[in-house]
Amino acid sequence: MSQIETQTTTGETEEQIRDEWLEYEFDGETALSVEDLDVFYGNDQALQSIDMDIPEKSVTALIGPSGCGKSTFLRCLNRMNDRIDAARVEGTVEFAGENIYDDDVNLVELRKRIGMVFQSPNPFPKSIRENISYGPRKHGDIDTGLVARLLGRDDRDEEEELVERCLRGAALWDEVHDRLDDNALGLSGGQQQRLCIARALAVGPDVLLMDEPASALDPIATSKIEDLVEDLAEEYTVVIVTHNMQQAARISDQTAVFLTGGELVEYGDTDQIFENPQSQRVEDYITGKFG
Ligand SMILES: Nc1ncnc2c1ncn2[C@@H]1O[C@H](COP(=O)(O)OP(=O)(O)OP(=O)(O)O)[C@@H](O)[C@H]1O
Repeated sequence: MSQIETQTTTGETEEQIRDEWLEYEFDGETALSVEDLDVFYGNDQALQSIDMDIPEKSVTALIGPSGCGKSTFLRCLNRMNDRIDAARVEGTVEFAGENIYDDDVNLVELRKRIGMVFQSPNPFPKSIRENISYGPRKHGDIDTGLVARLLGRDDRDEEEELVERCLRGAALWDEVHDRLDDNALGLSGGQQQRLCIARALAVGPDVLLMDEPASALDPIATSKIEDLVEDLAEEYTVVIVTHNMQQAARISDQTAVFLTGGELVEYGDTDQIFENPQSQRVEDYITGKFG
């Protein structure tokens, strides 16, 4: 578990908030470094001066009341907000030594390395196998087509290996290995969501962004996703938005608390945030006084 040693912020203005950040350190490397990030939708500001280093190979939970900017922040981490016309992003997000907002960043490559899983499972209406192999085929990493075969390049073995590895990685293999050619839409909601996670793994990401991945699922399916998220963090950096504070407390290593107005109010070790929050507003939020 990453150990974030200190964190605080209670000030009312952006400047005060920044000034009150204490030095903090965690074990291990930084996967994503966010600096002075502002986001606007038209004239409305959705995020204000966010600074945040996200440690690699751990689970970072983003919590806060509805509309505080959690999803907006998550989308900033792989430039999904580029798809929203009204959205304007200022500041930097450093990943692998580069600012992902630089003009020359290849968005396809970026989103291969920083994948996303959405709230509602959205598998392609194709077979389970094709859901996994679609991305790598599109990127030209595997080719099992007729021309490839005629040219002596037939990646069917690689495809089989990839499908099994990703389904195992998403804790779904045991449930579906004997029906890989069945349509993915025939799976349960929880299975579909794990398939979407497997699909995200298939292109070889370093980071997985998850926007309330269990909110549409029943308690048993939710518990499987939670176990999976914890396992994934052994190999991947996971950033997860959740409305469910118990879920954040159960599965995350560090927690970022956003509050209304798009402010990051507290960020630190999950146990500390839940047991000993530094700011009154965060304590009020996590004890259910508002939100
Ligand atoms: N596409 C958009 N166009 C305009 N405003 C938007 C858009 N998406 C989000 N917003 C606004 O930005 C603010 C932050 O929204 P966001 O969805 O990031 O919050 P959230 O914390 O994820 O909320 P929730 O928990 O309800 O999903 C809100 O005021 C929202 O209305």
